[in-house]
Amino acid sequence: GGLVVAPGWLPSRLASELRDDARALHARGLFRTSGLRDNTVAVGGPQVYDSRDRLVCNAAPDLPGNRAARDDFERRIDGLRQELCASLGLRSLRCAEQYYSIHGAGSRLDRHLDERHEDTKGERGWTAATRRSISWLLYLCEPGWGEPGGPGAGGELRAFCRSTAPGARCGAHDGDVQLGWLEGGRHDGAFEPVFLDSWVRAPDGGTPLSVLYRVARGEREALTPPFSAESGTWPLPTDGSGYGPMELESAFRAQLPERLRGRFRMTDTVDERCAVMSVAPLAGTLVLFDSAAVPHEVAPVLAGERVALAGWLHEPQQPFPDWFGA
Ligand SMILES: O=C(O)CCC(=O)C(=O)O
Ligand SMILES: [Fe+2]
Repeated sequence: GGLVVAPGWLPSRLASELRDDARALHARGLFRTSGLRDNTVAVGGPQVYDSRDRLVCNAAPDLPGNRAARDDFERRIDGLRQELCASLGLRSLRCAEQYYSIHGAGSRLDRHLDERHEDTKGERGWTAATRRSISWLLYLCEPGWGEPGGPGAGGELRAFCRSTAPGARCGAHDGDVQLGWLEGGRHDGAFEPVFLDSWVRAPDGGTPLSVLYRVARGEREALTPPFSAESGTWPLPTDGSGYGPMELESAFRAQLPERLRGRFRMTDTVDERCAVMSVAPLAGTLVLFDSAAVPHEVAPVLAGERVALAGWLHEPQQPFPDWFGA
């Protein structure tokens, strides 16, 4: 549930080449206004952006500009991907989306999660081949950012981190994406990840059921009986989509035994038990976190132009079980 922050991860020469590249692409009109990406919100209305939003440019391989600098960076992020594959035992992490962003003075990015459980995404759930697994951010602001008389100020990343029980692994378990947290319990003051398994075979062979569970000593431990949107315990209308995180939180909470309800939070929820980590967007700083477990935002830029390169390592979407649809 935390952040990895590596100041100086990228040599300053390469960071300034990438910053210049982003600015040159912007001067060529290749950026567009963007707020939160579509799949970061459960309920999607038409998205309207204004000057308080950032500008983004997808760093696709055919993007003109300083390809040599981007290739150099690409090799480094791919090296990191390989290390993460090995250390996390995730064989199939892939570098997927990647984009430059420019935040002008006055712009910010509201709090959000980069990835959520498929069953909380409404109609978009279960439709993609891969999902965001690890978010990475590489900051490119000139040295002196945030200092008096410097090139700019503000625009810190603010991440809302929950301390986890020793040995707990957040994000996903057996392909089941984390849905929430359980406070306290086995380890005082810490949170245990709560996962949602949407593929519990119904005894009558009907609609698959779901179970919320935690992992104790490597074994899953069910926190709820099997339920579905058709169960009497599900408090929302059954058409499935269109609910915000808070409605979903109370619906999932209602599945838990009473003694656990007050201790449950959705991953979206931020409260006083989250530690707020603030990271200045200084050139060369790399930040990594689990896409499904860490709500975050960009504080308003107070002066200057905040430049960043960001992206996601994807892992395969959880496959449907063999028996499903057979
Ligand atoms: O620019 C940043 O620091 C954060 C960007 C972000 O959270 C996103 O694109 O999802
Ligand atoms: Fe994000």
